[in-house]
Amino acid sequence: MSALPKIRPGPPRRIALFGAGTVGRALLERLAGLDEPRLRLCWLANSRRRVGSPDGIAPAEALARLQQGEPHDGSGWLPFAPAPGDIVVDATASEDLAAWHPRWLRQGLAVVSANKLALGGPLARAREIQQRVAAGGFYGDAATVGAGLPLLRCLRELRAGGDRIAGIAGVLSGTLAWLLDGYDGRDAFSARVREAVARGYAEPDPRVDLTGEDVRRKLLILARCAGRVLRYVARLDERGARAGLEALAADDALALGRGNDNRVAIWSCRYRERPLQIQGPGAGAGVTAAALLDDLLRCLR
Ligand SMILES: NC(=O)C1=CN([C@@H]2O[C@H](COP(=O)(O)OP(=O)(O)OC[C@H]3O[C@@H](n4cnc5c(N)ncnc54)[C@H](O)[C@@H]3O)[C@@H](O)[C@H]2O)C=CC1
Ligand SMILES: N[C@@H](CC=O)C(=O)O
Repeated sequence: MSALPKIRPGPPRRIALFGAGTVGRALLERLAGLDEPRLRLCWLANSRRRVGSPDGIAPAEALARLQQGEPHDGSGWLPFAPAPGDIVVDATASEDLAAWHPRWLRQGLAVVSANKLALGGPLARAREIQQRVAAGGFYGDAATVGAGLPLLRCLRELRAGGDRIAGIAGVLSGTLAWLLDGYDGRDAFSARVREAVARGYAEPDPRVDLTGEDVRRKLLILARCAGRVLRYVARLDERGARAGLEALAADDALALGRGNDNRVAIWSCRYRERPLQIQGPGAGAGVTAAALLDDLLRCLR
């Protein structure tokens, strides 16, 4: 999220890496080939085991060391007192760890994430991350959309230059792109899905790709980065009726509701310029039962 700091001489920065699957392993390989003494891997965990050493773990030996590691409870707790400069890398798809991202930032740690659930999950969490970054924290999110393509960076630079993002369209799933590219129906689609998993394109649970959930998360991250909010909007006008996700400007009338609010704008001959607007909780037993009672009482009139 922050612009990358200029690489400058300094003491080693301790790295805690969560996740040793497709992405985590590839990162370890890159670290092993990097010869960069300022990045010192000190902690590695997968969902079952963890291993740590304040003196550092050679990335090339890290997976073997992990096999001998102690049991890991899946949490984002770190065995050392966090110090400024320490970096946590989340290469998992764990919701539990995503919930740790604001906490790590609060502790003064830098966070680098491939996990989309922190910025692409609950709004309060994404907002806290954005606020921590605005206050000087470091949050690397380049891997969350486009696997490192310069998408989020490009949006931020456009906005920093005063531009206003009016729309974004994209093919955002590598898995779906690969599954559909050239598929002629001769092979079982399930075999193709298995191959996408084997190639390391798919999410840990490939249903997240197949249902479009992964794309939804990415769209949410992009929308938040573009200063827009996603709403599922129903529209009825002379062109017909339609309903679907829309990325609205944050000050759009339909974007202003909170929680489970419904928010409806009505244009009419009378309300031509500015629509009549009605807003309030649009679901829940209390309001619904009250509406039923209203109608019952109306029957008595
Ligand atoms: N595969 C890809 O091309 C890309 C993946 N990503 C993201 O990277 C993340 C990882 O993806 P993959 O490596 O493909 O998944 P994977 O399933 O191969 O690896 C996930 C790793 O996380 C570990 N893990 C799960 N919960 C954990 C916890 N609570 N604590 C510690 N470790 C835990 C698992 O044991 C495993 O080692 C996902 O969030 C994915 O969306 C992002 C961009 C591209
Ligand atoms: N499963 C994802 C991986 C990158 O985010 C995809 O297929 O795009």
